[in-house]
Amino acid sequence: MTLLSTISIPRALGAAVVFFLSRTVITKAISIYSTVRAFNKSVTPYAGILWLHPFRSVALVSGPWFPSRSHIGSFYKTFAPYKNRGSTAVASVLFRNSIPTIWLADPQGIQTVAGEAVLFQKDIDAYGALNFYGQNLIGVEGSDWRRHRKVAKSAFNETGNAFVWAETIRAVNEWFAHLDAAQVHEKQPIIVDAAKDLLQLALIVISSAGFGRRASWTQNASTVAPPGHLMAFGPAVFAAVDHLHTKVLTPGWLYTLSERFDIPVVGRVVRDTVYAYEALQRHIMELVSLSRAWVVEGKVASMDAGLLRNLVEANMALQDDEDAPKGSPNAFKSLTEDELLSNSFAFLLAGHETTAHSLSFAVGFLALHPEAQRKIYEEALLLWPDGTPTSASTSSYKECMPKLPYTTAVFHETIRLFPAVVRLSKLVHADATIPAQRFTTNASGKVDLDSIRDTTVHVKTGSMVMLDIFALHQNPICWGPDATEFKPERFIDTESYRWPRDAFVAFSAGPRNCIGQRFALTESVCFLASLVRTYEISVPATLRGKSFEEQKRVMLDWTPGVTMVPNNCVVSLTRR
Ligand code: HEM
Repeated sequence: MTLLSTISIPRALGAAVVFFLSRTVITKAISIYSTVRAFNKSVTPYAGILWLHPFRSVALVSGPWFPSRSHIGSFYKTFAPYKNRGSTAVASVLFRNSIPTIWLADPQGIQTVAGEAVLFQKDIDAYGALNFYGQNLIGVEGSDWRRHRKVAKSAFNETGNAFVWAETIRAVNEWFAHLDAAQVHEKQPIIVDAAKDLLQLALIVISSAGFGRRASWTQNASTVAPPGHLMAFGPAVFAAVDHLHTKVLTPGWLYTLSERFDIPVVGRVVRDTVYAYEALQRHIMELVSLSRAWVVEGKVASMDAGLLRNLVEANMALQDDEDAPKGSPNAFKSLTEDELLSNSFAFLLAGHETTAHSLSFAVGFLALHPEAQRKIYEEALLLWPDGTPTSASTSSYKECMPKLPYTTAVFHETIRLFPAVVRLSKLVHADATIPAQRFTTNASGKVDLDSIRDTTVHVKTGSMVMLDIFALHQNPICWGPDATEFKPERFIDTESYRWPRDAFVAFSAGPRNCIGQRFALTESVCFLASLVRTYEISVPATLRGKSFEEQKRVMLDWTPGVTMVPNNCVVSLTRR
């Protein structure tokens, strides 16, 4: 009798599976163990395994539930893991590929990493899904990024900011008219879902100031598509944004499958997504040609296409260097048609949800903090004694922006506590050192300021560094023991106090910082001052009588998404 005939085939297969699984588990355990052993725990205490890549869609989708709030990698953990381990840098290991990942909530550490664009590069694989029509500024690195940034930089200028101001005033007044029309009695409070209305408002502003297409509150899906188009511009923008998550999360093969077969429900969603993006693409292509014609005809003074016209103009001014050797970085400087299209779309995406969600949290904070609201009101009253301006001709950007310092502080304080982008990942391209701090906590669990000492973290090529914006913004060493509280005054310099610039990175830092930050600030300050000048904001009747903590918990609740998404930012507005 041969050996083979005594062992049945199922048993042999079972043994092979057990052997294969055991080998996989042991290999993985050894590689994770070696990574953890290599950490210098006196500098970067070990904080645990990261079961999900903190920057991929799976982490975003499961964000509210996994990992749990106290665990490293959770979107809600803030400064706690750093405080518990007495360090502004903690180490973890990524399960999938066992690479070391250093989490940073240190101002100097984050400034160093963000400032060294060659040593620490953006993890662009995580942004691949945003390269919709071609490459864009958000999803490229190295010389490609410099090429995109050079052209894009010219698109964001002070003339453009004045245009953003003007378009915000127009959009805000339209919104007020829309709210008043829905009101039965004057002075009766209006209940507003801030997150919903502000997404629409921010889209209107970016459509106009970015693309020169005036969308409005009254323009809805029934608007007729112009000849050669699938939808009118406004509805195309709204549809593309509505289908953004499907667009980002749907794998390529599902698109192909949906084209060939009629898959129930999923097929329709995918087809609607393709249709919306095709509709928007036609508009942007047309706007790019229009902008080019304007520039060629010399209508340079026209502001009517804002960002896009500036982008096209800057791109035309950058001549491709035909004499440069093929393949050299100078061989092709200007952006291709697809890249122009992709960048326009990137501005639209990066520029509307971030601003809308930040403003929703600001409105929530103002409802919870009447004293901050009163200070904005006093500032706006002084500037606009006759009421909110209805046009930028009576209230210009240049004249008004510098006169709204408290409103600006409210916006900064909001995005300190609710930074739209919670964390940023960087890949280490050469061995490097990063500054950090170690400290101890006292009996009441507070950081002992006398115990703080500077230290240096060594990171190796191939590791990952996570810039923990949310945690840095609540680091008590930088922001004080009341770091978790809403206090706009902390953003106002006095003779004896200068607010800690290095510890505020809501717009990131270094050469790769947010190119649209002035755009966002202009729109936000104009919006907040106009809103408070016109309405008194308060918590909705359903929350009155509840404790402040409970009101705060409900109104400022959020879920991780592409940005921080407010869940219940409903407020009551009463005309002043
Ligand atoms: C409150 C509003 C905003 C916040 C909090 C914000 C935040 C950020 C952050 C943190 C980054 C760095 C992202 C990274 O490195 O992966 C970034 C980059 C960027 N932002 Fe913003 N942003 C805001 C508004 C805007 C607006 C209004 C625009 C355009 C109209 C815009 C366009 C961009 C672009 C194009 C980049 C990529 C820059 C580059 O990689 O060179 N953002 N933003």
